[in-house]
Amino acid sequence: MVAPPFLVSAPGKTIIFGEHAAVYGKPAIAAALSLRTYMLVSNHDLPQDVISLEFPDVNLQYSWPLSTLPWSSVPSLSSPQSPPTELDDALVKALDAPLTGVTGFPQRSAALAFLYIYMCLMNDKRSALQGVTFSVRSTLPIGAGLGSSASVSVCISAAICLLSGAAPAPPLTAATATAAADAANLAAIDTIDGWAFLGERCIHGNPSGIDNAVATRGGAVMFQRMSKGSPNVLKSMRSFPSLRLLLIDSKQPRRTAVQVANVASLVEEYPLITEPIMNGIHSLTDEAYRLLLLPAAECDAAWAAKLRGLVRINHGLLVALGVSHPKLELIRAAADELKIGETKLTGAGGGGCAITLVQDGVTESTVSELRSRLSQYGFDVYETRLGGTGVGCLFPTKVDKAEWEEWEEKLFSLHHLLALEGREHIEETVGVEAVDAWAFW
Ligand SMILES: Nc1ncnc2c1ncn2[C@@H]1O[C@H](COP(=O)(O)OP(=O)(O)OP(=O)(O)O)[C@@H](O)[C@H]1O
Ligand SMILES: C[C@@](O)(CCO)CC(=O)[O-]
Repeated sequence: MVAPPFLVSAPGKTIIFGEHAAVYGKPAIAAALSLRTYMLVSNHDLPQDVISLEFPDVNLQYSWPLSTLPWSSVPSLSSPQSPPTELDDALVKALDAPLTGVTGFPQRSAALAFLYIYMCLMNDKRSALQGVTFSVRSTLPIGAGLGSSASVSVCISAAICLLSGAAPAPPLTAATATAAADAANLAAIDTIDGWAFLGERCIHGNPSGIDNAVATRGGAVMFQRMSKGSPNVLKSMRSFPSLRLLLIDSKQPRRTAVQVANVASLVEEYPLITEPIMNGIHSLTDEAYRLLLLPAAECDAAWAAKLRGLVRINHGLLVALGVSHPKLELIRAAADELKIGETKLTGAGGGGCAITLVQDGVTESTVSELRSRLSQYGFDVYETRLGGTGVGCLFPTKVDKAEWEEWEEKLFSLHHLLALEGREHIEETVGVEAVDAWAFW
């Protein structure tokens, strides 16, 4: 068990191929982004029997006396290291009472994910850990297709796994890792991923698991959810080619849960029509996976053109599933007109982000032209790096003693974290790139 204060962090993701079909057992390919969520676990001026959430990105600030939580409804766990894959309906229902005062979907779903994981893992350790605040700051846009919910779920899971002892902290450096520590680390990754999946279930109902898989492991992954009883297919793509990618945020809000439910209705109404669409997405993802694994020497112009073609087909099939949006089509049309490359929506669609796989020879001035055309609609265009680090943690013990006071104020102070303004400030202060004491599982 680890005591507060400490920080955890997990990245967002972009799905390159296969969203929505992933929910129907088809493969999908996703990569971690450099945009991330940070969670501070701290003891700050709280009565001993209270836990508290400070999630200012979604305007949620809430506390619960531990004695008011429905502990008798917590299901018994066969092992905290191997979470179930289904939510326990009785616990979800029992959590209605402590959540009555939390209104609004973003607030309620995030609080449900937190309480569910907290109660399952802390059930027999309640007295050991009290008066703790969990605060979240994220540099990810929320509900934009970039896996904000998965990065929050992975942070909640990692923090509570550390607090409860369900997962050990990662080895301090690669040099100190032994074979046994490596095995424990791989098991910890699966445990954190498994509990984060239940958090995702609380937030968006029927997730495939790809978002939490990539937010936990970082890099790029090929993921396929298998039917009950069979383990999911998860392949880390270690030598992911460096693709020039634009990420364009339409700023059109939408909820993943709603988009996934809309596709489910279509699948139910038109099984004979939607099945070939899902199979088409399956085949194009298989082909993209084959292309993405080719040695660098074979990644020539023809290879890049094939990948772009698959991006175009994937978007077309997602349009057929009804998950595009006029703003996403506007982005695609502008990128097509400027011959920048091929564009598809990413994530759940219905708004949120699109990605453009840029073709060779496109100049900075053409990208600037796209930026200025889209800025009139309020859209943001980022040139992005894929395949960053996965879930990590930062402990005060890893900080140089001489610097401790300054670091305590800067890194482990709730008030300081809550006062940070804007993405850059968060990254500069606590970011995984700015502070080299971060350790990753
Ligand atoms: N910074 C945050 N603080 C607290 N809760 C958050 C935060 N970011 C996301 N969430 C939770 O995740 C929900 C958004 O999840 P949703 O699945 O709709 O979007 P997404 O994860 O950004 O997109 P996608 O699933 O398509 O990648 C919010 O309603 C909220 O419950
Ligand atoms: C739309 C979807 O395929 C991706 C959301 O990022 C849902 C999921 O796989 O959980």
